[in-house]
Amino acid sequence: MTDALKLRLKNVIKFVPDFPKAGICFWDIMPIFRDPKLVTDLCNAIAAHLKEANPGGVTAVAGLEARGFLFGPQVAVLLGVPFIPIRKKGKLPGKVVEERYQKEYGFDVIELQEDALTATDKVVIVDDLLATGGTLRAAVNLVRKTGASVAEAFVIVQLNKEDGSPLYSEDLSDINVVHWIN
Ligand SMILES: O=P(O)(O)OC[C@H]1O[C@H](OP(=O)(O)OP(=O)(O)O)[C@H](O)[C@@H]1O
Ligand SMILES: Nc1ncnc2[nH]cnc12
Repeated sequence: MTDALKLRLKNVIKFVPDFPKAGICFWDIMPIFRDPKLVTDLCNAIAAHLKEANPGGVTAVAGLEARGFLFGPQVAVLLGVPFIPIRKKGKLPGKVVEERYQKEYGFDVIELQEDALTATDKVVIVDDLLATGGTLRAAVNLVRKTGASVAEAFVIVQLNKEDGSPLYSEDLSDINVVHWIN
């Protein structure tokens, strides 16, 4: 990740106070996806990082609905590995594993198709943003329920407190969490 790319990303992210409810400052990353060159450069940089940081190789990219779906598939294609969707409850057919979790602004349940991963898989989980860590914690638990291992959790943005420490309160010490912007 170059400083120039970081700056280009930061320049287009919008901050929306009191959305979706009072007291939350919402980081709107959608404008990134209005700029095809920026998306290309971002996906190439993520794929290059994942290759370098995981020399043993990753065998799958698991992306979180909805915003992990915006760049996860491109990264998986660049790595030449499958993209595995992790979706909100009730959206995936067939046998699924599920996890309930708390988010910055409510509860949710996420699911993964049971036959999507096996015990030999080394998975990178991707999402746009890490806030309380509830979603990421649940996603890691979900991937591990299939027997697969988590090589890395990659998020574009990590929310920090005013003192610069991470906002997340979940214990993520068993995961290699990588973020590029805070
Ligand atoms: O660290 P946490 O507190 O768990 O929050 C982070 C999650 O919240 C957002 O998704 P959201 O659940 O709002 O769903 P969306 O992507 O469908 O909008 C974001 O894209 C992360 O997945
Ligand atoms: N503050 C925030 N901005 C954008 N997405 C989020 N997901 C959870 N918290 C968020």
